[in-house]
Amino acid sequence: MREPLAALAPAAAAVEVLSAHKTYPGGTVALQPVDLTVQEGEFVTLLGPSGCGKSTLLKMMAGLLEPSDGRLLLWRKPVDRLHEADKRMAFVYQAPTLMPWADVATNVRLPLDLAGVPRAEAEARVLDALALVGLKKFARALPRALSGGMQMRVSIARSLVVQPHLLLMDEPFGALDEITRHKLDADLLALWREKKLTVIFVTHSIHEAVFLSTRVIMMAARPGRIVEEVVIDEPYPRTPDFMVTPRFSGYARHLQDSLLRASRENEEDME
Ligand SMILES: Nc1ncnc2c1ncn2[C@@H]1O[C@H](COP(=O)(O)OP(=O)(O)OP(=O)(O)O)[C@@H](O)[C@H]1O
Repeated sequence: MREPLAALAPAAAAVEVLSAHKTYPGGTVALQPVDLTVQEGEFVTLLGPSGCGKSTLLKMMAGLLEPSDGRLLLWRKPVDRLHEADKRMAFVYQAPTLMPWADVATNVRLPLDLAGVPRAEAEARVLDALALVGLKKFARALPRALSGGMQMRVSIARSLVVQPHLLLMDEPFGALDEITRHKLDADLLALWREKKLTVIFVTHSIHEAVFLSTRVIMMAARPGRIVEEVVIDEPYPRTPDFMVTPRFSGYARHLQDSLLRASRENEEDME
């Protein structure tokens, strides 16, 4: 018999990466052994130069990619042994990857259709998810009628419809203009707080990382590894005013220096 989720977690660790490493076929060492624990309710961001293994680490946490060795636990259970229904986890990619021929509601309903959720229940959950991202009025629209930011909201609604506890997001707003990105960042923070989610977020933007995160994990490449962890000790709710404070600048400057160091090591290794 399957245990309910609450019974899985006497402690508060949502994700545990235990000496997990990854060498791709062909020999690229994408990640050296990594240890990382993410507690329930954290908003953790992975930051680092291109190729440092951010996506590889995120996909391993999602169970989408097997580590070459080491272990990945979600709520204290090996990720590959969690039943789909108990995973309560959703992965959001940079591209919204919507079905162009299907309307917004049908796109958002897809994970529920795949899971065999009865139609009436699924439709109610779709409307709830669309309301959370401010798109209830667009349920019958086709993706091509929506802006890039709205399409990304649809993608987020599709991830929320499974009522996840854990959201894994791989540069979700990387392709959007800055104003739209700020708006979606603020909305994501509001969702994270309202739904008490655990979020693990990949970005190339230092400002986005500081604005959103409880903790930033800095990585370096060749081989991919964690080089620093920075706690962003700033209360929530965070408003855009935070971005013009000396505290924000201090965190941003620290991470900028750390990123430059990580990138320089990378370039030296390539020479
Ligand atoms: N399927 C694959 N096969 C072989 N090598 C891969 C594969 N996927 C990624 N790599 C390599 O593994 C390393 C880490 O890649 P990964 O995509 O995890 O880094 P990243 O930090 O997410 O990069 P970016 O910021 O550019 O998206 C890189 O050297 C990459 O070329």
